[in-house]
Amino acid sequence: MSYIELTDVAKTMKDKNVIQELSFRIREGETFGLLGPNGAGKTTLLSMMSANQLPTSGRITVGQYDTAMDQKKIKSIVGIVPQDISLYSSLNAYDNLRFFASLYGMKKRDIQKRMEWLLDLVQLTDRAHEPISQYSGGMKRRINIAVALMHDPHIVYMDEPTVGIDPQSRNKIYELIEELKALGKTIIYTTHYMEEATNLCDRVAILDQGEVVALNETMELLKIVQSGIVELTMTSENASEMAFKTLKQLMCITSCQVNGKKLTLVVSIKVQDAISKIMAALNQQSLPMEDVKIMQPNLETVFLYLTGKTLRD
Ligand SMILES: Nc1ncnc2c1ncn2[C@@H]1O[C@H](COP(=O)(O)OP(=O)(O)OP(=O)(O)O)[C@@H](O)[C@H]1O
Repeated sequence: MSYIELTDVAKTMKDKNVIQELSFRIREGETFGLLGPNGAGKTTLLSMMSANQLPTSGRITVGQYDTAMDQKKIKSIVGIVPQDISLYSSLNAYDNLRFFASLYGMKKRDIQKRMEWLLDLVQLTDRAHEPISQYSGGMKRRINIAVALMHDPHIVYMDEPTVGIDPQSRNKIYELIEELKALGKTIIYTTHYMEEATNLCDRVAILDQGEVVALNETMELLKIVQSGIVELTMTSENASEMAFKTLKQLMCITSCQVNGKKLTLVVSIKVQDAISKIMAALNQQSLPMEDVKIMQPNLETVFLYLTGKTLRD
């Protein structure tokens, strides 16, 4: 069952096509990853999916609500964990949670119960009386998440919630996401960390320059690069053109891309065996090579293969 539906959605900002026309659906209860480098359009998509911005064209529905017409309803079922910390630093965690709960018109008795449950979830009960200004970056992020969950939303948008924090807090965030999944929440998670997308998400949309370049179950995406990728650097562009013609004939190579002196090869057999065959073929043609790099199949290599770029510069 589709829960969030984007149909032909495009967004232009200051004459720039930030989101190209795209359509996809997110299922109820799934953890859906938006993976892409800086500037790919992840935050803009979340902002439109939470009805904070409208698309320039196309339609977005969240639950049964249309973002162009039912902003209030959408805000009541969505919890947003923004990329930047949005807390009152002179107030403690309780006062921050109370304040944001009041914006949702929650009852006093419900607020107390919910706060206790959430502080336990984010593992900060023992620090909840201290002002936020005394918290580490990771602790602030965890309270930021608790704030987004105060009104018990069905859907949780998390915009790069682990950027720039210590590994301990990062692990605590992963643990709390597992708890939210177990509660059946629908989670949309943006990241440019491919390990996170692989470990946390049921399905992933890979975004680049406002376009979905691939969307599938995480394990299916990994199959795109089969056993792995071999990247060869030849001594000249001429040599790489010649190598391209030679190597694309090899049975063990399912795809071959050439970019200047570099060749990117997707191989279908064990990478080491493929390299032996590649070397033999290049030697036979006396084609000189400068460097060879092996890349394991992961979402980083899928992204590299699909876009010719790395996720992080
Ligand atoms: N208000 C704005 N006016 C003009 N361009 C904008 C505006 N907001 C965002 N953009 C541009 O839209 C593109 C997508 O930005 P967005 O923040 O959605 O990307 P992102 O994938 O979330 O990146 P990051 O990981 O850095 O947050 C970028 O090129 C950005 O410069």
